[in-house]
Amino acid sequence: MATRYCVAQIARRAPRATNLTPTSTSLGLFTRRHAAVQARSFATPVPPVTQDATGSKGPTAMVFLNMGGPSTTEEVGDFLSNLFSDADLIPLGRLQNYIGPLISKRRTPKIQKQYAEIGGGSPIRRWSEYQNEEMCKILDRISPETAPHKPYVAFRYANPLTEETYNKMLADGFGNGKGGRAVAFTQYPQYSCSTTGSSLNELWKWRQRLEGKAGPGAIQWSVIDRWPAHPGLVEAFASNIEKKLAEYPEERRDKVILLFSAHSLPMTVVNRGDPYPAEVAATVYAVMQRLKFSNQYRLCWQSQVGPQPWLGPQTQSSVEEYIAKGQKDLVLIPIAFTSDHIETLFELDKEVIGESGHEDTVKRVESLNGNPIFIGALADLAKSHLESGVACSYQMGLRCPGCKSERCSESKKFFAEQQNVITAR
Ligand SMILES: C=CC1=C(C)c2cc3[nH]c(cc4nc(cc5[nH]c(cc1n2)c(C)c5CCC(=O)O)C(CCC(=O)O)=C4C)c(C)c3C=C
Ligand code: FES
Ligand SMILES: [Fe+2]
Repeated sequence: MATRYCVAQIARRAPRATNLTPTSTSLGLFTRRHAAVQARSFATPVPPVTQDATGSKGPTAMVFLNMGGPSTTEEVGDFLSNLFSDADLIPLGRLQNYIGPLISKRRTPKIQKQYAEIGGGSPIRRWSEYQNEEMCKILDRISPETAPHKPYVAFRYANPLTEETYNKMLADGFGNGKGGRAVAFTQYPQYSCSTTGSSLNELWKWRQRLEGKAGPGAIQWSVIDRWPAHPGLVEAFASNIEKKLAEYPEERRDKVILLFSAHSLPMTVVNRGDPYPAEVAATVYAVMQRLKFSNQYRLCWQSQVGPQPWLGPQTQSSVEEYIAKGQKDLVLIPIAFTSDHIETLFELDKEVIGESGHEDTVKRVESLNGNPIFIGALADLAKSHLESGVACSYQMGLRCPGCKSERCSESKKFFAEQQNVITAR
C-alpha cells in the first residue's frame, strides 16, 4: 500500500512546495545581473544562530546534494567503492559489503583511464562549489531575512562526503544546541530514489549519528527535492540549445534533430515505480514548449552499467540509427546533469560523437556549469523555498509502489516531520 506520512498534516498547515509549478513572480529573477560573478565572500566564520538586529533569521546553510566524482584518478577506487556499496543505487543484498568492493576494484583501471582522458578527474566538485557560492551571494541580496547564506557541498560517493560536511556544519556553529536552519538542495533536477533519495537517506543517517534525536538545538532541515520544470532551468537549457542550433547553416537548422540524453535506470528501478523517467520527460517537454517545438526531438538514455536490462533507447545506438537513416544533423542535450563530468566529457564527446564518424554535424550542447541564467534559477528556487515555510515537496512523502526499504520509510518520515519544527519556529 502506498504510504503517506504526516504530509497530509503538512498540506493543511502550509502551502504546497512550488518546485514543480513555479509562480509567475519567480520569472523576473532570471537576469544576468543576479548571477554576476563577484569576489568570494564566505571565508569569514558563521555568525551565531540567533535573530540579529536586522531581523534576519540567518545564517542559513545551503547544502548542495549530488553524487560527486573523483577529483583525481587516485580517488577513482574510493569513489567506485562507495558507489557499489550503496544499496539505494545498486542493491546487492546481504553480500553488498563484500561484492561491492570486489566489483569496484575490478572496474577501477577502466574508469581511471576515462577520467585521465577528461583531464585527470571530474570537475563536479569545482562546479558545485562555484554554483553554490554564486547562488548564496544572490540570496544574500534577494532574501536578506534568511541571510547570510553559507554554501556547503555534500557528496554521496566522493569528497566532501556527507559525514565530512555535516561535521563541518556543526563546527561552524549550526546545531549542537544552537539550532539553525539548513536547506538540503538536490542538484539532480529530476527525483530518483537512486540519486536524490539515496543522498537524503545518507543525510538522515548522519543526522541520527551526529545529532541523535531531534531536540530544540538540532539543525532544522528542509529539502528542495525536485525542480524538473523550473522556468530558469528550462530557459538555461533552451538558450544553450538555440546557441548550438545557430552553428548549423540556416537552411538546415530546423531539420536538426534534438536528442535529449539522460542517465538511464535499470528496469527493476523503473518498474518499482521510480519518478525519474516521468520527471525527465517533464523537463524535455517544458524545454520543447519554450522552443515552440522548432525541431523534432527524442529522449534517449545513456550510461547503463552491467548486463541487466536498462531503460532505452540508448543514446549511442540512437545516434547510429539516425545516421544510418541519413539524418546526420543531431544535437545531443544532457538533460539530467547540471555540470560536466565523465558522462558528458567522455561518454558523449569521445564515445558517442567521437565514434559517430560525423563530428562536424553531431554536436553537444554545453553543460549548465557556470551559466548565469542557471545560477539565477538556483537562487530563485531557493528563495521561493525559504519563503514557503515548507519542509519538502508534497510529492516526496509518497513512496514508490514497489518500495520495500526501511531507510526510505524512516528518512521520508524524518524530513516530513521537520515541518513541525519549521512551523513552530
Ligand atoms: C541523474 C543522474 C544519474 C542517475 C539517475 C544515475 C543512476 C545510476 N547510476 C548507476 C551506476 C553508476 N553511475 C556512475 C557514474 C555517474 N552517474 C551519474 C549520474 C546518475 N546516475 C554521474 C553524474 C556519474 C559520473 C560522476 C562524475 O564523473 O562526476 C558510475 C561510475 C562510473 C562507471 O563505473 O561507469 C556507476 C557504476 C546506477 C546503477 C544507477 C541507477 C540505479
Ligand atoms: S525506492 Fe522509491 S521510495 Fe523507496
Ligand atoms: Fe550513475
